[in-house]
Amino acid sequence: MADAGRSPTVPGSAPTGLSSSVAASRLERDGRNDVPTVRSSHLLTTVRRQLLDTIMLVLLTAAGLTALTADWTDCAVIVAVIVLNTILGTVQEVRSARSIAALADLTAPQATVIRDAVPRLIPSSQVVRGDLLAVSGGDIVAADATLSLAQFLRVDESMLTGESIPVEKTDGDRLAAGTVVSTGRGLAVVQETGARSSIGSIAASLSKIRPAGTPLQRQLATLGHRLAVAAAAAAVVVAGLNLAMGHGLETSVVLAISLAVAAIPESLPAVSAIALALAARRMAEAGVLARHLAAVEALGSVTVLAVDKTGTLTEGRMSVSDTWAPDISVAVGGVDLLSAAALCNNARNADDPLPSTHDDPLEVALVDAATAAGIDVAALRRRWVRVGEIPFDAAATRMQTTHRSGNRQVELCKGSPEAVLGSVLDESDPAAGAMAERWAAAGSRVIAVAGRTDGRWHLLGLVAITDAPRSTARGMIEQFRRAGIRPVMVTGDHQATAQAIASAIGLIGPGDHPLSAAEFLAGADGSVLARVRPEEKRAIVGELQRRGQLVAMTGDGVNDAPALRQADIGVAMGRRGSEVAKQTADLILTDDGLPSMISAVREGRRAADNLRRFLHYAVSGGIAEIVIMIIGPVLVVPVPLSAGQILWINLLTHGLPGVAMGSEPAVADVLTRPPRTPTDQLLDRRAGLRVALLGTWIATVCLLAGRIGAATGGSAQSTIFVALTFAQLGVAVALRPGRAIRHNPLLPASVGLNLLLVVLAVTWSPLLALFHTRPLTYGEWLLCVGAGVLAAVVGRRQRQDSSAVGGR
Ligand SMILES: Nc1ncnc2c1ncn2[C@@H]1O[C@H](COP(=O)(O)OP(=O)(O)OP(=O)(O)O)[C@@H](O)[C@H]1O
Repeated sequence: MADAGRSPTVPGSAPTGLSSSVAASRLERDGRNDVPTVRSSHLLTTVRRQLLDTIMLVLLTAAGLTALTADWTDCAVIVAVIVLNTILGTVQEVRSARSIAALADLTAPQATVIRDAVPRLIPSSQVVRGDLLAVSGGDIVAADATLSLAQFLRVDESMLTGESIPVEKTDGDRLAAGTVVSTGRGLAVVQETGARSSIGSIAASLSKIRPAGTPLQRQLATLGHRLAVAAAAAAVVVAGLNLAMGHGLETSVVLAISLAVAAIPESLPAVSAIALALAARRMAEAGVLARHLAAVEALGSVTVLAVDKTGTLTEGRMSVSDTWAPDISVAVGGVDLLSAAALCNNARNADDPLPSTHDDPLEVALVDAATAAGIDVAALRRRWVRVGEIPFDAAATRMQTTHRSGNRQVELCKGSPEAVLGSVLDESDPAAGAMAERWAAAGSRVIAVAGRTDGRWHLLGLVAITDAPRSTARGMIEQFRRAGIRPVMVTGDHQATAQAIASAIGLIGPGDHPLSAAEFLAGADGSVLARVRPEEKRAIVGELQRRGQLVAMTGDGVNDAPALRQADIGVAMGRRGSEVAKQTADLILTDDGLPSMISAVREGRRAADNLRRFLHYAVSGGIAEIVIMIIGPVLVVPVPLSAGQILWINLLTHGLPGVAMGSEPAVADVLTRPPRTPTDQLLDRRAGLRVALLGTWIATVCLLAGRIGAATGGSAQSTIFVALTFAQLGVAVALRPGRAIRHNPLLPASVGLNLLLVVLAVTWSPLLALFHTRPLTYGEWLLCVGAGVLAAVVGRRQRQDSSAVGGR
């Protein structure tokens, strides 16, 4: 393997990094820094897949049969249906694949590189050999690289080695692509990218292992199979019936096949993929990036939203509001409170050689306070060189550093008052404890700072840090509650701080107290959990799930990854979130704020509603066709519909209106009703009965129209053909949610087009021959319109019961 740092062809180790032009030419030469994945399939492959679909194979058989018996008109209709179905299917598949690919690009990992002497955040896929990679806590190493500078760097290599304790890395050590930086910072020269790096073995281990398809899609598949069996059984009955009536084998078989094809809602998978992909796109516009479609759908069923505090419920802009020292002049080895807070601190100062990808806002606030107090932080850090660090540990809630100036050495520690006053200091300091309590009760985050020179720790003082609640937080909490989603705050902060913030935003009442993780895990219930250690977050999510909740959880740090993975929907913050959190999450909030989450919930529920509505429509239509073909021959006319007519109705009513129904606007109560239980059946007994009722009703009115038509000298078959199309399109319009038509012009447009096509089928002579139809009399037209209206009326009534048809 070439050493990119030294090789004359890859001279990238200069501190200024590569120039943009060199980087561009290397990207061109070496290719993108990602593992070649199965790219979106070729158009021809998609077409072939469509044609090899079972339903298509059945149709091809029917076409073959009609050709064999020289039944050219039916053959032509079947071929037309095959062609049109393939085009529709391909277009839908390509469209949803495109939206998914666009989302994948938006949520792709990013890396910081030094280019043209400035740090730049770029997509990891554009990192090239010789790039100077800057890494810090929470980053995923973008490529195999050699460290040229490391500051207290620890890397979690468990995905490579299985070893869960982070490994310390120093100058000259190798960093493997895909491993995760736990703490510290470093600069490294990229050696290998793309498939030549170790990324390939790792990409998979980072993300959730997700079952193929979303839960709803899997339910749809099961339902689809059941319907197919039912349709096949009905087809056998129809074939038998026709044979018994002496219609000949070929006619009976083709009729049966057409019925089976029409009765199975074969466009369901396509409609569901489109509905979810559209929802994902609209969510992205609202600032919520879904990393896979299952998340879009699951969002609609979320019952608990576990949120962290800082930056999510609060502004995330910290500032020091107060300081307290036990004695005004206290200093350890010459280092006082604010100097210590700036030294025992990893936020950058003005002349820091190492860029940091994520400065902790708390540490930035401390550096700012020191600067405001007249301390030259850069000079201070040069004078007191850091020689050791025990990085901030969220479980211990403190960090510690060792500094040397000439022959003097000082150890500094900062952290939560409990950690510093309680376990670092040898003696407790009641005055400090009382002060910390007072500040925390007022909603501040309190940091205690201590120093040691002579083997004894001395308290240097306390710092109060404020971070105002977001102005939108209270409204958001109310909105989530209205939508049946319970917000729960899970924070590492002190109980008193958590309580103050939580009551300020209306999460808990004034008398309510936050729970500890242990209390919650032991069975207590509450909306605020405080002093939660990162490793407890995962258990808390698990406990909520055990209590039957579907949990969405926000997080941003390296330590949050296990909880994000455990949650049904892990939500990472786009700006403040670490790369690990983002790559583990299911959703990324680009603006770090919760308001966009509520729009996302709306989209998730809307997509699920639309699917249910389409299912109601498609299955009732299928039932109507079956009833007509079984009852019709006995009561009305020997062949109520020809094979071509059945297929044409199927194509007209399922194709474009199906896609249109997938993009209906959200119903009015979408955010004020409780979430749907994920285990809810798509078509439970009640909904199934309604669908059956609607289907039978459609069949009844159509057969009636045919019968009256025939009695008045018309053609029963042509009347049933037109009446059934009108009835199905009437139901499509009737099931629409009660919003203005302009919200989804696609539906009226597709219904209009279909009406035109069916009218042409009974008026235009070439189509008359093709569909074996006859022109209708005025009376018959009236009957057909009547059938359409009667079907729509029942459809509308069923829509009033929101649960059956995907909401009002
Ligand atoms: N950089 C730091 N150095 C020392 N102590 C810190 C630092 N950051 C936080 N602490 C202490 O550790 C405690 C827990 O902080 P942590 O950042 O782990 O909480 P969190 O769960 O991320 O909080 P939130 O829910 O508010 O985002 C804080 O209350 C504070 O006392």
